[in-house]
Amino acid sequence: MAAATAGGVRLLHPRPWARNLRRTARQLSTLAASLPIENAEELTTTAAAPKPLTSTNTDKNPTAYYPKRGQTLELVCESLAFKGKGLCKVADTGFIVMCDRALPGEKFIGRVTRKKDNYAEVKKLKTISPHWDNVEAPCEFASHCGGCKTQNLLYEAQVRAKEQQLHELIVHVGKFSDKDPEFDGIMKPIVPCDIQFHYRNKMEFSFGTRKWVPEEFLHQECDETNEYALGLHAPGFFDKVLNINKCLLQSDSANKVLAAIQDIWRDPELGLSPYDVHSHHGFLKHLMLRSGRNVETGQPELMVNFVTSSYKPELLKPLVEKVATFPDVVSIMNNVNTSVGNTSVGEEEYTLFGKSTIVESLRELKFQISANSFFQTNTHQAEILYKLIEDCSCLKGDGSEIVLDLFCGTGTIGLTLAKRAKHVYGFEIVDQAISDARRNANLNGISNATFVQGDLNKIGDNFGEYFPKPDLVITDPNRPGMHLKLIKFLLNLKAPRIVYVSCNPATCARDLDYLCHGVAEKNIKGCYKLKSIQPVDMFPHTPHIECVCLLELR
Ligand SMILES: C[S@@+](CC[C@H](N)C(=O)[O-])C[C@H]1O[C@@H](n2cnc3c(N)ncnc32)[C@H](O)[C@@H]1O
Repeated sequence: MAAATAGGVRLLHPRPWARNLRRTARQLSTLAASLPIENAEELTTTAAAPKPLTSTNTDKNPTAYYPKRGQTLELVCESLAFKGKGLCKVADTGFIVMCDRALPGEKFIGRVTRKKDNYAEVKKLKTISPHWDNVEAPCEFASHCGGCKTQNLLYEAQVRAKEQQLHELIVHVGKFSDKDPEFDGIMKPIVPCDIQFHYRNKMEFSFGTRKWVPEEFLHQECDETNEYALGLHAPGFFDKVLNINKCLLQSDSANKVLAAIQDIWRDPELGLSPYDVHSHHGFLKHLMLRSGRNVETGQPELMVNFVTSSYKPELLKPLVEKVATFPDVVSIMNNVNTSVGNTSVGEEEYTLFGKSTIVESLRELKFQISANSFFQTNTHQAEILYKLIEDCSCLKGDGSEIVLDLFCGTGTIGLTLAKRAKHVYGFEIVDQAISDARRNANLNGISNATFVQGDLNKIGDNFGEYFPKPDLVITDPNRPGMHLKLIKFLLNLKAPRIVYVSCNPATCARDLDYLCHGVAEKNIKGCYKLKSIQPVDMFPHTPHIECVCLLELR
């Protein structure tokens, strides 16, 4: 795929597929418009890339036909949709079916497993012919662990599919017309990630009492004596763990530590047991590996965090002694979580070796990260994301402007903008994140930033009294997007610019619609104009899409 350069960032060739979207798009829009946001997210999907299709006749009425549960169908996947599911249409009817792990161009036999109002879900039984842009997945577990759903799809095709999915959502959920002459200028080409493996700075593995072995590996499995596993959950199963020694998304040094722990933790002499999520007995719950960097020397630093059901440091001692011999390991923590839930955040935290935090740098600032702090998981691409946010923010840089940083987490976005602003006000629900944000401001000598804990879904009428009128609002909500209360507040506040950073393009498209077009049934008027949408691939091989949108007051 041809590449272009914009602002020092490599961009893929601008949408050669766009002209091919329209026919499928028209058909999907009718379905999407009638669905609640979650379903609309599933159905406002990508249209076919420019390759021949055999199973589709889009001229027929898709709702006149409905496959039965258990029925088998021969299908061709047209594109990728919500959660990376393959979108297919039943031959001669155009009826939409979704299939996990079907990739564009793949011809396969599928069995109908679930029926929804306007579409059905199928399970792939057998591939007849592989998808376009097929590549060999480097990880043997790629199609089993639930993380890398598209490792066997050429990377350029992955990002093209993400770009197409975003386009569809913006048109059908956001209600922005792609026939508008300005539309192509607004939708920026996706920024791919230069590093497609070893990009994650944090991985969390689970200990389990029931090892899950994918069907195709059953014949290879000879160690019947030990059912215990350490690895990633089988997709859809909280109690089955796929045992792994290596994950290609984390760093080599993290993989060495994982392999070393795998080598010894089952030794019966150590008396270690995995936590059983059914009986609630057992000790080891999770293993979290976090990578950072010594900002002075540039050397990698690794934090190892054992999450256990009780505090028994003597039991962890052999693991700690082994792991501490790795030169990159500078911190070994123990989070003790006595609850029956599956969370990795402990009620108590102990330092078993070295220091209790590691450091990472972003946009020339230092961030101290503890075991439970939120930090962007792809540091390399976060640099690019934050540069795009900074560019989009259009701060004058004369220190005269007020920035409101909503859903600020540990303050990373606000702090990177603080040097160009008069003052930054950050709001966030998690107490610990607010403490981290304040600590990070001190660490970087930033005194013009105020961080406040609060629930942005429950703002009162007096919310605006906490800060002067902002010149710029940054909003970076989690997957559900913004609460209508907050949207109404922003529409009344009328800040000149809003930069909306999103990890869920479906709720982002909905919120952009509200901010720009209003909500007629609630008598809410939109007052913003969408200026740009920049998708960024933060997580190669996964269905996740991040984007940065600029809105200006009309
Ligand atoms: C996508 S993260 C963004 C974090 C931060 N902007 C960053 O880039 O590191 C979303 C943040 O919103 C916070 N959050 C979720 N629901 C919230 C709510 N109702 N009110 C305030 N903050 C919330 C989460 O704790 C999380 O830190």
